[in-house]
Amino acid sequence: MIPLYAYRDNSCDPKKCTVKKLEKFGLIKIVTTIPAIPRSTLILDPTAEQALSPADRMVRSITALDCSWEVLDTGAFTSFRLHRALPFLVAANPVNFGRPFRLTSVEAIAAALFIMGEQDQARAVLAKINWGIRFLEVNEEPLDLYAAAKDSAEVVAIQATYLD
Ligand SMILES: C[S@@+](CC[C@H](N)C(=O)[O-])C[C@H]1O[C@@H](n2cnc3c(N)ncnc32)[C@H](O)[C@@H]1O
Repeated sequence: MIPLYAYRDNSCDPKKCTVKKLEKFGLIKIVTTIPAIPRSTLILDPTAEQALSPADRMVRSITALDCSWEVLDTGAFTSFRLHRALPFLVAANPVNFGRPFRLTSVEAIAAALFIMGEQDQARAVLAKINWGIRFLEVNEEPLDLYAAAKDSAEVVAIQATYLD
């Protein structure tokens, strides 16, 4: 099991917030200041240069930046060493259904867990959201391929077959 964190700046509507649901079940710790984020964590950053891969599986924790897309400023997190972007996957949430790359925090966390070999934890996290398990269904093929890759270069090569 990999410890999960979400940094929340309250720019998202708390009623629609996916990580708050996980917090209720004790599956994630929400932090509201940048210094409270563990230094060694892997930051889920859509602007990161390196794609997340099974080679990241030894991480100590995963942190989602749970801000609204409009205000997300990944520049505020440059002091963290580990930033990873998720490869091509499509959203299953009702707001962005079918849209590639723009995942909710819970979808992003579940995808990272799945690719790192923590499939049971990924399912447990998604099971707390109404439409959650749908994310695994619509992304079944790419998730299985990414999880079987050796490293980031292989993940990027697999992603290219979907972007063609
Ligand atoms: C911008 S917030 C939006 C939160 C949304 N309102 C919710 O309730 O979940 C989504 C976060 O999930 C992670 N994320 C989403 N898509 C991602 C991707 N393609 N690569 C890496 N991280 C991603 C990032 O941490 C990102 O900041």
